[in-house]
Amino acid sequence: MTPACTYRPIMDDSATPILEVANVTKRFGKFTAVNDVSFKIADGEFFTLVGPSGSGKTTLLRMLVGMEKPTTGELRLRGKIVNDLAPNKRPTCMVFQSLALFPHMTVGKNVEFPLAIRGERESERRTRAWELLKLLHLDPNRYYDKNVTQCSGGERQRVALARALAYDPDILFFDEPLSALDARLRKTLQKELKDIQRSTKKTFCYVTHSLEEAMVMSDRVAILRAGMIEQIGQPDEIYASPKNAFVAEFMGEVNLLDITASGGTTAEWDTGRKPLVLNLPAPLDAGTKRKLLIRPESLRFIDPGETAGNTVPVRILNQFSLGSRVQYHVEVVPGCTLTVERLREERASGTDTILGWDLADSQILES
Ligand SMILES: Nc1ncnc2c1ncn2[C@@H]1O[C@H](COP(=O)(O)OP(=O)(O)OP(=O)(O)O)[C@@H](O)[C@H]1O
Repeated sequence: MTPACTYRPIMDDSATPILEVANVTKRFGKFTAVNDVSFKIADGEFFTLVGPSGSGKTTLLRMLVGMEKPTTGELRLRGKIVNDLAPNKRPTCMVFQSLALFPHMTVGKNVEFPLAIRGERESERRTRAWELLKLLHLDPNRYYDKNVTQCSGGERQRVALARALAYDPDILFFDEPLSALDARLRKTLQKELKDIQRSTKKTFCYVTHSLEEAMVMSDRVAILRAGMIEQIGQPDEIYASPKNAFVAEFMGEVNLLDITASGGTTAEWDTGRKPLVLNLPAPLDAGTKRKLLIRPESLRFIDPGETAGNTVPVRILNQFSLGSRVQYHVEVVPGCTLTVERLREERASGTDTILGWDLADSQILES
């Protein structure tokens, strides 16, 4: 496998973007699918658009590749406005979930197709197709003459990527290319895709509804909600400092507590039964309603004599093995549960216990 290189191009204000999206809006009749979206992608960056179903990812991607025109706003490729440029006139290429391979052709001929269109000689086409198949971990001796219809879903996905790379585009766009594959293959291909992006230094713009997938591969991630960007940044930044409860919840299993500030650094936690008084990591005006984010791994079982920023008595309802870690579902009051994750050696003892967390491990978020 090609070793991942450490070069990580990240867009900053001083860099010239390969692609710039400036105040782009797309309306279908009265409905606004993409609403005044702006961002820049750096040359060689792995950039991912992520969001729930209907958030506008595909519409945005279709505009980036030229299949839709923005209602307002500008799309600039290397500084040139391309709003009205047809897809086949753009130096970009799209890899679809539905693959769009030619079923009557062999793997080799599918990969060579873009080279044949460009009029390259047969021997050169073959050499390049062999190189690309090797890059995609498809042994050319086995796959070059195989018909694509005889390939598995994962193999076809690799062929589609090899063919897209054969176009040698400036930017490769991906619309949920791995969503039809089983979880294990998806994880393998995610890592391979990242390695390929690093070794080819191509700009990848990827669309997925899975933030986990986005986090694994991307240099930067833009999170969409209802046609607007909620947050944009490096995966670590987003994980450490989600802008609001939507982003935090979208990242997977987190605990989000409904709180009402009492003034200063205390608040009441609305558990649905009796409110519990909590200490906050920062002061809030009395009466302010917020969410308090605590990650499952930041919660711990408190031994007698041990202290923490907050402690609450809980009852353990269930526990699940996650391999080296154990996940607990604990009840604070009936109907109010929290998720806790601890290392196997830090297992809870007994059913009724005390749970706690340090104030620095909690964050106050807007809803
Ligand atoms: N051609 C169209 N005409 C009218 N409405 C459309 C059209 N295309 C998309 N929409 C609407 O725009 C919104 C965004 O759709 P889009 O396909 O971009 O979302 P998405 O985030 O890609 O969703 P998914 O993950 O389900 O594919 C949806 O409410 C959709 O119904």
